[in-house]
Amino acid sequence: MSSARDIKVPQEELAHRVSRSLGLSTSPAAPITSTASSFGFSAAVGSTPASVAAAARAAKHLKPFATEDIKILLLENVNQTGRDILAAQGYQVEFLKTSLPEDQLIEKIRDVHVIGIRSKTKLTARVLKEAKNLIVIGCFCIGTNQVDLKFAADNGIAVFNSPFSNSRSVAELVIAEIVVLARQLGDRSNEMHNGTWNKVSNKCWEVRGKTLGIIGYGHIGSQLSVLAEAMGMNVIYYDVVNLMAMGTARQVPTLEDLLREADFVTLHVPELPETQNMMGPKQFDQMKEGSYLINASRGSVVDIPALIEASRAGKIAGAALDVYPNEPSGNGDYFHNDLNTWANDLRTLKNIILTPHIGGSTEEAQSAIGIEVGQALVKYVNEGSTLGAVNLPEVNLRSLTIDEPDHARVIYIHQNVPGVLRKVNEILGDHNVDKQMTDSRDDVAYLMADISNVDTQTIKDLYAKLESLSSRIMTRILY
Ligand SMILES: NC(=O)c1ccc[n+]([C@@H]2O[C@H](COP(=O)([O-])OP(=O)(O)OC[C@H]3O[C@@H](n4cnc5c(N)ncnc54)[C@H](O)[C@@H]3O)[C@@H](O)[C@H]2O)c1
Ligand SMILES: O=C(O)CC[C@@H](O)C(=O)O
Repeated sequence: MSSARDIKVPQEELAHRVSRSLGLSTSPAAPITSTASSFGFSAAVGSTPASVAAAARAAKHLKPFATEDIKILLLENVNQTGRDILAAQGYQVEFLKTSLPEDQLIEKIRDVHVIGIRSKTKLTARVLKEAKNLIVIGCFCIGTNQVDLKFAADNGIAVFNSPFSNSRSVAELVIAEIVVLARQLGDRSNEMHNGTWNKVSNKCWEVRGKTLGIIGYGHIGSQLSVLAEAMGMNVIYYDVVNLMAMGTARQVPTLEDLLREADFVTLHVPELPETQNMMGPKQFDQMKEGSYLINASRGSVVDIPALIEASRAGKIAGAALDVYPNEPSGNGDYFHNDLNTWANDLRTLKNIILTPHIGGSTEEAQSAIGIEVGQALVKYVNEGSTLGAVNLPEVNLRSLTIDEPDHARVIYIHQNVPGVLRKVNEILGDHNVDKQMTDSRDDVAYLMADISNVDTQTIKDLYAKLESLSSRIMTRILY
């Protein structure tokens, strides 16, 4: 993909690709420990309980050769916990509170090895093409739809996220919204703020005994199911996968079945071609008269002009939206028709809760996400572990130990074509390969091998030979 990954760039580039242990076990600035217990021992060739225990006692922490060479760009106000973890490694961390317009993003991404984003930053193929040094992307959120995952994988760029650290926060927000909508609290509160007393019970309801229809019964949907039943609601759900019901919830066979039965409909599906506008005019038509819609998934899932129409026609009695097809890049930005042509119409509707994509925005969730993704990035940069990666095969080896000073870890990301392993092992063949693991996912394979008795010159030679193979996507050597 990039000249920076070519064989012709030995010196400075090698400093990024070749990493070495600085004996982190003695470094106070290294809070991330790669204890053997966190590794997939079953994957490591020749591991026995005894060797595992020994490794756990004396794990050597790999560390990039010159940590100040590792440049990280964190956008969208990534939590302090994540920033601290990365800064403690000695990486150069640049932190911005907002996302960036594409031209500025392209300018910045050219230089960095790691980028951390949330839901707003679009890492398209166009942007990633410019990311000459990028090895890993951290999505400090659940959704990864904002990243071209295939392009990233095809270019050896790993992507990590935090699959469920904010699920509870979203579920709690939705519970709150169900009550707020049922009691028209948004409107009453606005009226009071405008100085108007309007004490009404007309079309205000208890939620007890009402039916909640959950579309997408994954981490968030199933958590919500439990909370809703605790409030006395009946829960039905629709999912493309056959899933175990929590409590007394019931899976229904079609979306239409759900829409015809539910008093409250809530969406918890990922952004996919199949979920684009999955709530359109036809689906609003199928909803019960006077029912409610909640969307805290992705803005592309609801056809908003159709929602406006359904609301004006009185078909739905209210809605809560947390996500939108186009969202402002930072706090203080306007949300109006320049961004989404229907924004002004949406704002005039009765009983509609509009929130600025805050489903996962709690102290608890953001702090947990910062730690989870921060640690995954460190383990990838320092040790090559892809455990938890969303676009590469998951490969891991137990840590090297302090008794293995002349060892190196070879990471070779390559096209998944026949014959590559033979060639790689010919290159590694003069060395003792202590352990090796390889796995593939679609067109990309990831090989990790720990070899012994190597010095710096040998590592440079190995690096050059691996880079010269036609199957190579990216080579990294850590020691
Ligand atoms: N508002 C926020 O701040 C916020 C926070 C977290 C997550 N999210 C969004 O919520 C989405 C769901 O999160 P999750 O953690 O529950 O995801 P998940 O992957 O655990 O669950 C998603 C579920 O949707 C189902 N699904 C996929 N396509 C479907 C379809 N066409 N019809 C019906 N079901 C379908 C899947 O089978 C799965 O069970 C995320 O993808 C993210 O976009 C938003
Ligand atoms: O914090 C964010 O920007 C995204 C939150 C949410 O949509 C997610 O995908 O986790």
